[in-house]
Amino acid sequence: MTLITDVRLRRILDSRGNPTVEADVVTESGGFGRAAAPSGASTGEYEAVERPPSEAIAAAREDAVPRLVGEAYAGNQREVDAALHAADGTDDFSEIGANSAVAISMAAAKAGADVLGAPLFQHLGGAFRGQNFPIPLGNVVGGGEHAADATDIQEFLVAPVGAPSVEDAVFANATVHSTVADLLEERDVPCGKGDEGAWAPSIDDREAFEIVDEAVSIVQDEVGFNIGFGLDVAGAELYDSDAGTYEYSDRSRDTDEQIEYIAELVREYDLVYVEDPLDEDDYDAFADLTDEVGDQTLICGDDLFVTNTDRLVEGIDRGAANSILIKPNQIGTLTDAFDAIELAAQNGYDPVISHRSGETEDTTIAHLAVATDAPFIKTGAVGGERTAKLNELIRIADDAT
Ligand SMILES: C=C(OP(=O)(O)O)C(=O)O
Ligand SMILES: [Mg+2]
Repeated sequence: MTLITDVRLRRILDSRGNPTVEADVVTESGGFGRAAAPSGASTGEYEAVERPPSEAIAAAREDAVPRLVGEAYAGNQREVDAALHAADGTDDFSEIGANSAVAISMAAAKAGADVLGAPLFQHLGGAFRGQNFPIPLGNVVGGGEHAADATDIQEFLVAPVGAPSVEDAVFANATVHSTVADLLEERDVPCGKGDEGAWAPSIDDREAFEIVDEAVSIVQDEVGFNIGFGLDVAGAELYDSDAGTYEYSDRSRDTDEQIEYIAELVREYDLVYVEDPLDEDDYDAFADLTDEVGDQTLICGDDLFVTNTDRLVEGIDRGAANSILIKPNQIGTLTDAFDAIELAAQNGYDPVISHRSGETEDTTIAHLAVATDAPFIKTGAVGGERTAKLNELIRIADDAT
């Protein structure tokens, strides 16, 4: 029933107005799945390769589609993803493009779920999933590679850890986002939004901490549950490898100073989550920071691990971080993403499922988070391509997908 009978690929727009790959997968019994690849801006050096969409589509049509149509079963995700790897023949999807690979992989999963008549999270995670929901990390202020003339730290994230439901959590994040706008207006700070819908004011990080901290405490009092605060430092983007320093607008920090700075921020703001505080090659520095504050907060590797089990094994061996960001397009297939999540969970690393700064209306990551019992999902706070995932979480909780 789930034998793949057709795979169609096309270019569609992403949220930045760039082209990206969309895939449709059809099965013998009429099952249908459609999915689209997201795209990063602050990409890790070790990510699978995203090819220009028209090239990725042409290569996938030539090499991957013949290995899927009439050959692979959409209900067997490992078989589909193995066919994608075999078609590509490299270890970084540089032939068919990780963008074609991930779109096909996710579309096949949806087609498999369609045939079964099951929600995607249940097809991926089994009958016992759907009771636990991830806490959404909402990006409310940002800069770095996601906005010009804004903060050095890429993302100031809200984490409604005490929310009684995913719906309450999603609305709390949106309320903090709008409260931040009120506080910026009171301070006469004009601003637009960055790529993920976070406010992108021309202020320094210190002022951003003050504002987000204030917004969080205002909303916390309003809603009556605990709201935490986190960061994606995107350390690799700040790091000057020649000088061995992290370059902020107002000063440089060497690696020891960077570790101390982040540890102080964790203590001062009681941060519940810190992503990529250090450079993507510096496992030792990640390990030192984890030693210092890993019992108080999540130290999450994004560019450090790039959803790659080999890099995660190295991190586990060296005690670097205690959490891994999971972005399916960093590694190219759902199977690879699942393997990274499983390895993480077996070793006490919390998996955090994530969007990219360039997104589409695709909702696969919402289902992936529920399917894998991930404690957090990072998928913005506002903006249609972000709310697509957040609203899908609300629908899953309402048994309405
Ligand atoms: C979502 C992120 O940004 P990008 O997609 O640009 O890598 C991130 O760095 O976590
Ligand atoms: Mg990141």
